[in-house]
Amino acid sequence: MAPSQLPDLFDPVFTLQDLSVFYGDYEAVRGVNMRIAPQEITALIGPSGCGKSTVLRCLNRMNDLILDARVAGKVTYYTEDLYGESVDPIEVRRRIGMVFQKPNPFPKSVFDNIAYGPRINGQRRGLDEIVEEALHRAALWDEVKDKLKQNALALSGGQQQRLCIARAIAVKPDVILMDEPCSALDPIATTKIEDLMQVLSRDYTIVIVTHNMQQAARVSERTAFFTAEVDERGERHGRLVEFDSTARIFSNPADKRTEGYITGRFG
Ligand SMILES: Nc1ncnc2c1ncn2[C@@H]1O[C@H](COP(=O)(O)OP(=O)(O)OP(=O)(O)O)[C@@H](O)[C@H]1O
Repeated sequence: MAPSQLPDLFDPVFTLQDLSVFYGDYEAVRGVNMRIAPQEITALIGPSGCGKSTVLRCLNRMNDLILDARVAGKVTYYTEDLYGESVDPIEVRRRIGMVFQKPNPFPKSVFDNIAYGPRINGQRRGLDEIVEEALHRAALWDEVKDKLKQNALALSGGQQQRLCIARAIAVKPDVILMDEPCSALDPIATTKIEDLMQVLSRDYTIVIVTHNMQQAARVSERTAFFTAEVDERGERHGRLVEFDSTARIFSNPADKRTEGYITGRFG
């Protein structure tokens, strides 16, 4: 999509205002402002340690689970303060699912992996349909329809990752966060996940952290480039340098640091 064809972000799913994240006294990410559009793929790229995963984890309060992590500034989900007192982090993580770098199916059957979330949510009926639909949506049904009772750990790495995507979908999320979902996969499995992401982005908002710039360029509509700035005391802080349409970031970035990174001259 050409830069000018991207819609303006009037109704973002997430609005990050002056977001900083601390681990103890260490400010890992400083002053991030950005808005994330619905039903698009937004990529977070940048050199190692610039805070991409930290920012991603703020979007479904996964950082709450890290001892010592503290978030400052504001994250708004539609119109709601995601860190507001009345917000239930468990419900947040149901609506905003996450897929990790390493496929992490439970050591259970394929069926029970997918049915796990709905069961926890009290669902007892219609599980067969839910499991089948989630597997269809994750482009895995044809490969596993005769293996629903088999242990999920017997699947290939790429199938396991699609199973994890199906597991995320089964609880009917609104957003899927992906933290380097293909880094443990071979090129064929990676292509399948990328194709799947494109299909899923018609129904879900997707935010992906990736080290692979070609992947960001292939799959995303918008790209955020982060870097780590070193302060006067020698401490590194993750900063958002530039956020724009992916077409512009990769063809005509506004900031020299972005250009240096995408042309491989730094990072
Ligand atoms: N649980 C943690 N406790 C303390 N410091 C952390 C923790 N997680 C991340 N950090 C630090 O925060 C900074 C940002 O890390 P983060 O993992 O978010 O960066 P990243 O850009 O995703 O890196 P990579 O591309 O290598 O995965 C780094 O300096 C890292 O060491």
